[in-house]
Amino acid sequence: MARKFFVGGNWKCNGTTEEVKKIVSTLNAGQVPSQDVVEVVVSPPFVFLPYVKDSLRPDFHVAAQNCWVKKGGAFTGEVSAEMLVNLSIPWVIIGHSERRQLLKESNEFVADKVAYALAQGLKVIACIGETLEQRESGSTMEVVAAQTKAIAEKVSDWTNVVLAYEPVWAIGTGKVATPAQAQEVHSELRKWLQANISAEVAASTRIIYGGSVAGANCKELAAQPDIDGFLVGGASLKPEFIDIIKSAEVKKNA
Ligand SMILES: O=C(CO)COP(=O)(O)O
Repeated sequence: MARKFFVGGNWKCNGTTEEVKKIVSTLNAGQVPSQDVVEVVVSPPFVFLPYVKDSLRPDFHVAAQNCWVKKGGAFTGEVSAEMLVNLSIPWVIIGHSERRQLLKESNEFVADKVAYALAQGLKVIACIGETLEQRESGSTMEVVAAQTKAIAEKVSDWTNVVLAYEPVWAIGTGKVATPAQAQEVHSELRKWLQANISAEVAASTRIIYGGSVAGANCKELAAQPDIDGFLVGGASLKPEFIDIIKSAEVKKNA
């Protein structure tokens, strides 16, 4: 099964009402390849989700940046998967490194969230990635395999999962992984999926890259055979996000 190029925009904890309006109108005016070529999903903070969902062009979709690990109830400050479903929010980002690091979300907790969100009918962008220290000590594959394994132990159907490889040292630093560095991890991850889940899941699961993706570096990254798209932070708030979406053409012409 061909893997459709996927571009996610993670707005993180950014934006005022005015800024969000401006970003949406820039996105709505952008000339991008058709939905057959690229799947575009933007992820504003929870409070802006209904507005963005309702005002965004119909070929782009929205994602929440997190959700609660199980059914809602007495969990102050949390937003449940059921609420996202109720609002027709199709996607959720789970296990972003900022949550793993700052909020101490463990591999198991992230995996429980992924499994619960999928069971409610959400599609999930599941994030994994190593720190600089882990990369320098040579444990990158061990770390990302453990993060993926925790998810694989709780998820049997990978149809609605996009795996986002985001090396922590490349996030928000301007220090992008080289195309070769990213390709190496993506290719190893695909081999891991093949060996530990199935050839079908390995061939069909999209593995996207995140970490300082920009208009200037996206084409070279997109040309790598195992890079199936991007999860973009800072640049997703700017008009250059349109250029990043357009890098899907690289794949089409490959
Ligand atoms: O964390 C990211 C996307 O989820 C990447 O952030 P930057 O693109 O700002 O490095």
